[in-house]
Parts: sequence; C-alpha cells; structure tokens
Amino acid sequence: MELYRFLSSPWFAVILFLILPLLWLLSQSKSRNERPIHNLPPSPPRLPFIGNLHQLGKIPHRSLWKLSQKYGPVMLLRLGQVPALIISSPEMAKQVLKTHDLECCSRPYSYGAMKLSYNLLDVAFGPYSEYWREIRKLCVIELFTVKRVQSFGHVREKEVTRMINSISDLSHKPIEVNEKIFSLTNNVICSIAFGKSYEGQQFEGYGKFQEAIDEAMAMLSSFWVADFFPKYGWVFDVVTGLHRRLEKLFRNFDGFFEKVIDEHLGPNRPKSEHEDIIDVLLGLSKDKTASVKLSRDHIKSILMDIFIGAIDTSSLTMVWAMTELARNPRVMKKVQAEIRKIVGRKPKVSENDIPNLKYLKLVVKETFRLHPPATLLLPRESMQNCKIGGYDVPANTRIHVNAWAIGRDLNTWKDPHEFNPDRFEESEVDFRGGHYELIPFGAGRRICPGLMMGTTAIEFTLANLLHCFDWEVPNGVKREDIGVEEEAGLTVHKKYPLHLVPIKVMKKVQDEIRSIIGRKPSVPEIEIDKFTYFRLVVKETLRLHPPASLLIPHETIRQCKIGRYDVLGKTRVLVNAWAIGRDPKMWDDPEEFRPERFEGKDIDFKGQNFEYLPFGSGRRMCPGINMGLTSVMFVCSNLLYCFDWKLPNEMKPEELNMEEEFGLNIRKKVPLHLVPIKYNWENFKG
Ligand code: HEM
Repeated sequence: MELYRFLSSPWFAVILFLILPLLWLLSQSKSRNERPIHNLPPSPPRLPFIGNLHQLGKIPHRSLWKLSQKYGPVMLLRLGQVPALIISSPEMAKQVLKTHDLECCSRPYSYGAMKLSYNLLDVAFGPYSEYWREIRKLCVIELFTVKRVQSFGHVREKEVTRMINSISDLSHKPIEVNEKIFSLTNNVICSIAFGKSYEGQQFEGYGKFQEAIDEAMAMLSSFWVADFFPKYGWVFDVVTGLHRRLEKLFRNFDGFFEKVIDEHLGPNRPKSEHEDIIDVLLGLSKDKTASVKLSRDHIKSILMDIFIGAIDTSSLTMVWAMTELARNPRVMKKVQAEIRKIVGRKPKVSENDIPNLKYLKLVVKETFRLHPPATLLLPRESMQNCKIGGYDVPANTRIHVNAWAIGRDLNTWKDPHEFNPDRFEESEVDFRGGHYELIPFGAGRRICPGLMMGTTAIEFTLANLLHCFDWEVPNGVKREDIGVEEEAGLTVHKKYPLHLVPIKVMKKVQDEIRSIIGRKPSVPEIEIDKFTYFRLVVKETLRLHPPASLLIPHETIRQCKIGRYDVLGKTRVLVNAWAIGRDPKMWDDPEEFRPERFEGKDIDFKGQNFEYLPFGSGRRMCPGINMGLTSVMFVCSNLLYCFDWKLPNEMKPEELNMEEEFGLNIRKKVPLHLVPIKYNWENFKG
C-alpha cells in the first residue's frame, strides 16, 4: 500500500526520469563483475531501474500469487536493485523453511526495522548470527514457554471479562468489533509486558496507543527507497520525510519504555503478585552467567518485538474469524453449540474449557489458512548459494514465502476460497511449523516464538465472544455483503470495520419493551401484541418448560391404532409435551434456550405443530390459551420493563437451581430469588 502510494507520487517521477538512469549505469558496471549463476528461477520481465517493483501492486501477496500462477512456485524478481525469491507452494516452502533453513534464515537489511530494533539487537529483525541465536534462545526459554503463557491467564481473564461487560451494556446495538478486539489485545499485551493496561491513556505524540502501534506498523511496511536501492536511496527517504517520521516514533517509544523501566526499578514500586515481562527481563539482566548480558537497549528491543509482533497479528486473526463466522451462519451455530454444550450455563468460558473446544480450534485453523496476518511472513535472506526447487538461488537474495497463496493452493485444498473449518475434521494438518501447507507462523529456525501466546489469547477471546452473545448483522445488511477486502501492510487488515450486533436475551427483550413503551409508569396491556421478540421468548420458555409436562391425561373411549399398534378402550394416554419439546430430530441443540429458533417460522402453540404442544391439541386442547398468554406476557413484560434483575449475593447464573418438582403442573423445585433494581431511565439509549 505504502509502496503503491510511493509509486504514484511525484517523487517517484523525479527518481525515474532524472536520477535513476545514472544510478543504473553505476550499478551495471558493478553487476558485470558478478559471478554468473546459471540456472536461476523464472522471472517476469523487468523494467529498467525498478525491476519488478511496479508488479507488487496495491496488495503484494495477491499480485505475487497471480504472477506465480504464470511463472511457477519459485520466482526470482528484482525489486529495485535487490533480488527477491518468491515462494508460493507448500513443497517449495518446505525447501526454504526446512531443507535449506540454515542457508535461508537471515533477515534482509531494512532501515525502519533497524531503527526500531535498536540496531538489530532484537529477535525479529536481527540477521542470523551467534548473538541472534543466544537472544532468541533466551526469549524462547524465559518469555514464551507454556508455563509463562499460562502465568498470564489472570490478565486474559480480567481483560476479557471487562470487554464482555462493556459489550453487554451495548447489547442489541451495532458495535465496531475491530475496535473492541484491538483495545482488548492492547490491554492484554500492555499488562503482560508492562504490568498495567494503559487503557484510555495517551501515548505521547500519537493520542491513543493504537495510533502509535499503527504508526510503527506503517514504518515497518513503508517503502524505504534505501531498502531497494541500498547505496543512494536514503536521500529520497530523507526528502520524503520518512526519516523524520521514524525518528519521532522511535523517540516516543524509547521515552515510553524508559519511563516504564524506571517505574519498575523505583524503590517505591508496590510489590506485585504477578511478574510482568519487564520484571523477568530486569531479573535476567542481573544474571552474571547469562550468555547475553542484557542492557537497557536489549530490553527495549525485546519489548518492541512484543509490541509489534503480538498486538496486530492476534487482533487481526480474531476480526477475520468473526467476519467469516458472521458470513457463515452454519459454522457460527456449530461453534456456538459446541461452546455452550461444554461451558453449560457458566456465564463465561474459562481457560480450562479451551482444550475441549475442538471445533473452535478448527475455526481458528481455517481463519489462519484464509487470513494469515503476515501474508508474506517476515522476509528472510539467503546467506549462501543454494538450490531451491532445482534452481540456483544466490547468496544475499531476499526470500518472501507467500503463506497467503499457500493457504489457497489448488493442489492442496479443495474449494480453497470457501471458509469451511470442517475440512480439518479428519486432518492432521496443524499450524505449528510441521505442515508446510499451513504456515501462518512460519516454520524452521525463524518460526514465531509467540505462537502459543497468540493462539491462547485468540481462542480464549473468541470462545467468550461466541458463548456470551449471539451475533447478528445490523439492520439492512446482508450476511453475504460483509466485505473481506484487505488492506496490505506488514500485517493484513480488514479494509472496512466489522459492525455486528451482540444479542443477550434479557437485555434484548428489555430494550424491545422499553423502546416500544417509552417512559411510562408501567406497560399498558393493550401494547403487548407489539412485542415480537418477547413473544419468541415466551414460546421458547413453553418449549423447554411446558407447565403441563404430560398435558392432562387422556383416555381412549374405544380401541384404536396409534402408530402400528392397537390401543384398547379405556387406556390412559399421557402425551409427553416436555420430551417432545426436546426431540433432537425436531430441534437443533434442544437444551439451549434460544428464542431466535422461532424467528421466521410458522411453528406455533395452537395445536397444529405436533413438535410443540404446550397447550395440547385437538378436542381437549386448552381453551384458555389467549387468557394464559396475555397474563404471562402482561405480568412478565411489566417486570422486565420496570426493573433490571440481578442474582443475589454474587451468585453466578450457572448456580441457579433448575430442578423441577413433578405434579399435574411442573414447578420449579427451589424458589427463584432475584434482586430487582429500579430501571434508571437516564441509561435509556433509545
Ligand atoms: C496470531 C498471532 C501471531 C502470528 C500469526 C504471528 C506470525 C509470525 C510470523 C509469520 C513470523 C515470521 C516467521 C518467519 O520469518 O518464518 C513471526 C515472527 C515473530 N513473532 Fe509472531 N505471530 C503472532 C503472535 C506473536 C506474539 C504474541 C509474539 C510475542 C509476544 C510474537 C513475536 C514474534 C517474534 C519475536 C518473531 C521473530 C522470530 C524470529 O525472527 O526469530 N508473535 N510471527
């Protein structure tokens, strides 16, 4: 995107027509001395000076995918003066990331990355070296182990609960899902790294934290002329103002890190129950036997990696997952049914539930296949000549592995463009670096060390969003119109924000009643026919809890046939309306309380639909349906209209006793105690 902007700017015209011819002549005189390598990979034709840069287009992973369909899964491009190998199939990815991992595991030089990583002291952008091996080992062992990730469970629990509560307040109103998810991930990562979330606080020079992170991602994905024209390009980066932007960003991040580290070292800092990443790194910096003696700059470079590596990638994956689920109601229903079956009536999913949520894991896998956040991974660089797919690849070649294209490889995936997590049901394929058809985290020596931290947060957050709410598209939007357009950068964002409406039954009913009635002392009986959603709630209640569970006993007056069988006269007949309302052949997820199941369906309790008989049917059908229904709707709508309702004494919803007491009518065995809270009309949002 940044490159595209640059290519269409006046600066580019100046470079193209005035200066680059000269540089090209200079570079030609040098390249004549290069040792020829004979069997180079196929290349699309190039333009003078810029090589294939113009073919990267607005969205490079898509443009490269198209080129690979013509030139094959191993292509050699020339980006300015830099040779770049593009890999687009699982087999070739395996050659780079496994067979020739050692020869191909350095990182190319990039000005933005060098600055932000404190001169390549970090893990992500540092070139392969003895130092890099040690610092990566240290981070993997100390920061990214399963134990360490689990130790941050309290942060995830706290922040996800806060997010769910804030969404509950907006139930039934469209929310911007991206915004909620990004702010949650930001809070989680800040709490893990720095010990507090910094929610609502400003990041000096940028306003919100998210804006500083966006700027960091922009700096890393910007088109630095110096990266592709190494000798002279920096002049243009200075003139176009990129240097100035980067310096400002670096100064502000550095100032922030300094302040937080000082706070951690301050003598008055209250002792915290839990260690954060800075505590761990400061502890390591005192270790005299460590292979790398950690300085402040080392610590700051690692904090920068976490900031850049963790927030965008995890948030984007969740936004794409919610987008695909909103577009695919079958999958949404299936994954919610699984979560609700396993979690039951607990209000929230806990981290202990996650290993049992098998289908949710497939949803995450499928999201990674179609939307790997780092579509081209991070660029690698070959350190010596090697052979990939039978072609010679010279040393110092940039390598881009197109994980996005590999996730759509026609030879690997059936209907690759379809979002269908079921494809993984009988499959061993995983994203942990052993299956080259699915590599959202890369593989080999450079595989993402934050894999566990990222997936734990993604699965836990999604499970809660899907358990606590049903999700509808806003009025007037069709599911199939929810866009999947991308916006390219170091990670690939959804171009347009995702708006969805979270639904909670109690709140939805109350909102319906209050918005129809407005501010009055109570609900007039004459209005109750207008409550369409509330009527569905009553219907669903009568399905799960028909008061006369066996109706009133019938008796045959003469012999007749029921099914294939003869039934004698004077036989007592009990019709189990309770069991019929739970018949799995008739009802999806029958134990679940979901009023929406009646939406748009003709099923009613008037005795014509035999899967649903709370009032019976036929000659003995209850003649008081209307009177009964009116009084239920009138009384309950008033209770819901006038009060909000809370469980007493911090009781949790799953602790509500739902036992029944048998009789002619089925009662609740234990009385229901609730705390009424007079509704405050100041909170009414219309
Ligand atoms: C959905 C979540 C994530 C995805 C999809 C992801 C993806 C990636 C990818 C594709 C790479 C480059 C691999 C390669 O070059 O072959 C990478 C590297 C890296 N990631 Fe992640 N990442 C995620 C989460 C995280 C988290 C949570 C952290 C830290 C807390 C993190 C830290 C890093 C670091 C430090 C590297 C550099 C590794 C190296 O160069 O040796 N990532 N990640």
